[in-house]
Amino acid sequence: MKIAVLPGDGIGPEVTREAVRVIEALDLGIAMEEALVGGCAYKAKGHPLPPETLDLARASDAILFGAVGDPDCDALERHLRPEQAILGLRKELTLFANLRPAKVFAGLESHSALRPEVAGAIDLLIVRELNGDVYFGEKGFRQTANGERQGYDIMSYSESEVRRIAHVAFRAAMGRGKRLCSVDKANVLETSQLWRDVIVEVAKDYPEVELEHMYVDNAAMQLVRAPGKFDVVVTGNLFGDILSDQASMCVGSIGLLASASLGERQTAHGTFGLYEPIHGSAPDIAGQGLANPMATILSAAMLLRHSLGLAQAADRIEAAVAATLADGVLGRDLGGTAGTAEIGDAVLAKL
Ligand SMILES: NC(=O)c1ccc[n+]([C@@H]2O[C@H](COP(=O)([O-])OP(=O)(O)OC[C@H]3O[C@@H](n4cnc5c(N)ncnc54)[C@H](O)[C@@H]3O)[C@@H](O)[C@H]2O)c1
Ligand SMILES: CC(C)[C@H](C(=O)O)[C@@H](O)C(=O)O
Ligand SMILES: [Mg+2]
Repeated sequence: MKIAVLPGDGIGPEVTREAVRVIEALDLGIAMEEALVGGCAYKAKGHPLPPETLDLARASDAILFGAVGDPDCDALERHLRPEQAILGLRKELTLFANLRPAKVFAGLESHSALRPEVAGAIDLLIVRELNGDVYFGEKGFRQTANGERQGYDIMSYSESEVRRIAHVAFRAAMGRGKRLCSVDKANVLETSQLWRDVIVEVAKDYPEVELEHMYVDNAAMQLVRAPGKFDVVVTGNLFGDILSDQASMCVGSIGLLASASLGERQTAHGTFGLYEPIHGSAPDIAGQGLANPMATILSAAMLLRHSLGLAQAADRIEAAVAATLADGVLGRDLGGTAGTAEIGDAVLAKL
């Protein structure tokens, strides 16, 4: 069993270090190999996703990813920017299904941005499509007839792209509360109308799942009004990106939300996938030991469960995280004082 470890930029290496320590402590006989990705890879090798990094990812059973993004690189041509590394990995490896669970931890209800009784009911899963949408359409700059500069990004989804993520979402709903909310903007966008039509077609294969459609603006509102009403949410790449950051604050902090990005490739141990916190490289706190590593530690647990068939080890990590939080070991993002390594130490002690 081999994991490619791609720490990336900013707080990426800080939070990844803690997740690696947790995996090592479980002594599962997993080999881990690190490679450069993002702005640091651009600076060292001239490209945010060097071929050797992609080769290592392909040759591994799973990828543990920190975060990419570096303000120094924001003026580079788009194809050289750090963010292209994560987009490239998702696309090149056909990791089209991004699972972003959001659940309130016992004892943390009062740390949510919502009222405790509202937050306490949150237990949802966002299934975000990851290989299509406006992210990967034709884009560029052009000049209009009157000589103005214009930026454009084409939004599109093909039926096969919607169908495959729909099946992932319906299967996930079958394994949970059997309720699925498909989020779109079909009142305005043709891309969303096709999305909705295909979701309705796929629903016929899952008669036990109660399906609801919701416009994304309403979904953003309902996520704050009554987040406990959601079970599984399926949506496109852009809406899923935005709603998952919002869901993180309903839970309490962006430093708590993990994710798995999966495709269809099976290895000898499970489903090949990439695992990362939903947050970014947080340049504002990088290098200070202030980042909350829980999202990355929880991503490591998802990795063990989905890609390596090690469900018991994953349960142990999740229980240790829950116990650590219940003890009140909280980072600054949650109003506490614990630093990155201190939080990692506390999780190790609870394993
Ligand atoms: N998958 C990824 O690698 C990924 C995801 C999101 C953003 N980014 C990139 O990261 C860079 C910064 O983006 P941003 O500031 O919009 O988003 P961000 O998620 O990096 O940070 C947003 C805010 O949340 C805080 N934060 C994030 N993670 C935290 C953690 N673990 N513990 C405590 N606080 C945390 C940050 O300090 C910041 O105030 C950009 O270059 C962006 O493109 C990368
Ligand atoms: C960095 C960026 C490309 C990425 C995305 O938009 O998918 C990030 O925001 C995320 O949520 O993983
Ligand atoms: Mg995001």
